[in-house]
Amino acid sequence: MHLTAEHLSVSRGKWTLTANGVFNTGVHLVTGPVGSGKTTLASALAGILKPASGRIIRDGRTHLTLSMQFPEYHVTGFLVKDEIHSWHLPESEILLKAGLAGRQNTKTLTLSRGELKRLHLTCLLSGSWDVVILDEPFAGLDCREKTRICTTIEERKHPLTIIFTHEQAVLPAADFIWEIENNTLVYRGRVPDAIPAWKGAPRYLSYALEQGACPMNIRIQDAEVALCRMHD
Ligand SMILES: Nc1ncnc2c1ncn2[C@@H]1O[C@H](COP(=O)(O)OP(=O)(O)OP(=O)(O)O)[C@@H](O)[C@H]1O
Repeated sequence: MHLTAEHLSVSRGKWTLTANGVFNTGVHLVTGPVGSGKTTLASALAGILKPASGRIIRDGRTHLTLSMQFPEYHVTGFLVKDEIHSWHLPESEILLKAGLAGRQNTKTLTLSRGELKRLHLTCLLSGSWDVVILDEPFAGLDCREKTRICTTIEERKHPLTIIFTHEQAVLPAADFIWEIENNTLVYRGRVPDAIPAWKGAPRYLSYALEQGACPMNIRIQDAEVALCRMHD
């Protein structure tokens, strides 16, 4: 399973992003500061933004989905139960997983932003997709919910997951790191070798590296374990 950006150039007005690379099976983390082009690239990879040049290559049978940053963009059901049914998913199971038990008759757009995001991600991640592209999946969620999303991603239900985020506290274990730098997608490599090259790494990882520790992955617990091992 792979998704390729071949000599891609995508423009938003006068602003242009370039990307060249192959996203193979696994969990990919693409980071970059606000306005660096994460949504632009996520939309181009998902095929909803036409490139100015280059192309996205994917197997014609690939079952791909994009989770947009703002969950209200995805809403199609008037009530929470309608929304769940629109994904062809079991109502009670999803209500429970999304922490919305008993809220099936609530109007979907009256949920809080966080509740709506929780419902949207629960539905999307419960589906059978070959490729899942998540644009800022942690935005608007509390730590507990971010951790739950990370655990779901780590269960590897979907062969290829690409996460676009500037989250710096709660991250899932990942296989590959990419960064958007100077309007260009840059491949930092496979985890853990990519960690020292990751310019936008969270502070806990930079701290562990400064202390001489070698985290095996990018989660805060990986940094803690690496620091503890130094004293064995
Ligand atoms: N429709 C548009 N027309 C013109 N410029 C746009 C448009 N959409 C985005 N841009 C510009 O393209 C650049 C990249 O925007 P994009 O939304 O991809 O960044 P981002 O990294 O996802 O940001 P954030 O972290 O805030 O979500 C920004 O400079 C933005 O102002």
